[in-house]
Amino acid sequence: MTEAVRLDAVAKDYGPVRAVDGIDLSIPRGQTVALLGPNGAGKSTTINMLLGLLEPSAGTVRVFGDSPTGAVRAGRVGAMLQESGFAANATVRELVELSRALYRDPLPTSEILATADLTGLAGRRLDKLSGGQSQRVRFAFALAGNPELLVLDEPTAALDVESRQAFWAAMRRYAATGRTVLFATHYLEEADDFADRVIVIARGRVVADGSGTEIKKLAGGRTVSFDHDGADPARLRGLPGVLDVRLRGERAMLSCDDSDATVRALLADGRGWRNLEIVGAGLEEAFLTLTATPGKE
Ligand SMILES: Nc1ncnc2c1ncn2[C@@H]1O[C@H](COP(=O)(O)OP(=O)(O)OP(=O)(O)O)[C@@H](O)[C@H]1O
Repeated sequence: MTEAVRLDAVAKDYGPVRAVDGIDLSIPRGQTVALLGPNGAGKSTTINMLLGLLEPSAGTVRVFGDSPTGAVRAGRVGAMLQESGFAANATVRELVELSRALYRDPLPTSEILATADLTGLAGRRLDKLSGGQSQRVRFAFALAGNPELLVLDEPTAALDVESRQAFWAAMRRYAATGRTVLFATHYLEEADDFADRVIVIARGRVVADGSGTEIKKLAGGRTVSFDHDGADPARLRGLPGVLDVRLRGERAMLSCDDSDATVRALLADGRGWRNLEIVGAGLEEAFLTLTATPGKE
């Protein structure tokens, strides 16, 4: 069976800006995948190429073995892009019915409303909805055609915690039916909670790809830093627990997955390391580690 999504050496330039820089990716059917990355990483650009809204500058994109446009036309793909407006004087039910009319084989209205947790709001006008409820209406719109692949670009960006939970509960119900779901997010916790697989992109490249637990381990490392008089980066990189070394003037910064072992080795080394500091790395630091050129700033 062909996979749901396949990208081969995909790149995208906007004039002089290289937004996507050679992505290879294969997503089997039935997986829920998070595209995790900081602002400007290339997530929206990748998603727009997947949906046939943008042409890649190089490489190929296939969706169920077809071109993105072909797969979208066949009704196999549903998308929820970043904020979009609605005609205010329609109700939730009317909008759902309108979106069903676009497809040959749509889901029943009642099922769409139930999946998006909108049954109790079916008669409500669209301009009387909260941010979270509007977002679930966008989700319902994406579901209407009963798509095999659902693509969501930062679906919970402007939502509070409660609305986020309601949204993800709705998404889970859909994923549980064996569909493939791909969503973009800035949040590691969200990626870990709702995806089977987390693909980290930064500067237009895939820098990590694994389960939420694996990615959290990478992001949960620590940085050990200290002042030195002419340290040898290769030697520091060889210390136990060290993943990466950066030198900034007199300051050495070691990204570590076992900072205890690193510090023990530094102390045993007997040199005058000064102003030793150990801090939790956090996701931003992990992105930097994953994308840094070893030994350089
Ligand atoms: N239409 C455009 N013209 C020029 N540059 C663009 C355009 N769209 C995006 N870019 C640039 O391409 C890069 C990737 O942008 P993209 O929107 O894909 O990132 P993103 O990961 O989705 O970011 P965000 O999380 O902020 O939405 C950024 O450097 C961005 O400034």
